[in-house]
Amino acid sequence: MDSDAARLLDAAEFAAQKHRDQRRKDPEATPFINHPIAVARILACEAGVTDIELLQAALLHDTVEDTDTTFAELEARFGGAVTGLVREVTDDKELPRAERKRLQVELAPGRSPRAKLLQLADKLHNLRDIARCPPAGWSPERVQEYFQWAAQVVSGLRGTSPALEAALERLWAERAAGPGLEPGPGVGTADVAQRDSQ
Ligand SMILES: Nc1nc2c(ncn2[C@@H]2O[C@H](COP(=O)(O)OP(=O)(O)O)[C@@H](OP(=O)(O)OP(=O)(O)O)[C@H]2O)c(=O)[nH]1
Ligand SMILES: [Mn+2]
Repeated sequence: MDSDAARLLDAAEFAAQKHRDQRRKDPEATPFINHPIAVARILACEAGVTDIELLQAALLHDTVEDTDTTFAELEARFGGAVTGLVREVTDDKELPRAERKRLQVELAPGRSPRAKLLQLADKLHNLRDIARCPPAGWSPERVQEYFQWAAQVVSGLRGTSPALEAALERLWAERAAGPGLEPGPGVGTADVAQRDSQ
């Protein structure tokens, strides 16, 4: 593959094909491909990333986890560096959910700098999505759990991107300042879950 633009668009087209039948969990059932595109956009536009391999990996980052794509397939089409990055951010779906979540926290500090950037952008987009409109059926407690778990993962990714880390801090601050969100018994998070913070 020749130019940077060609390599990037090849990854975008591949991801769009692979995710073509998937929707996000939000009530509007947004096309799933919006998420990898948004993660790549965050890296390019908010973190100033120009590294095409990393932007390709962002576009491809959920293909193995969430579709029939194999690492061998990625390797053949996009090469070892891009595949290695996707591998670093791919959860083992054979493991129980709680174990996958625990491993993300445990493994975050040891990730490569590029994988850390990708994970920061992934968490930032998912948290923005949840703050804007949580997945259908998620209770306020589940939303809160996701925010708390993401904070633990992000604490292992620090020192990677001042811009993305500041954006995450802003999200947590907005959430803490939201209506009815001060910690305390019986305080719900429904207000902020519905709030459009973007
Ligand atoms: N916020 C949000 N997330 C959605 C939506 N639709 C799908 N997702 C995906 O769901 C995952 C978070 O949901 P969980 O229930 O915590 O995780 P699980 O699917 O892996 O069990 C994220 O996976 P991931 O990108 O692999 O990241 P991670 O959370 O596993 O790190 C996210 O991309 C949506 O509408 N809003
Ligand atoms: Mn993702």
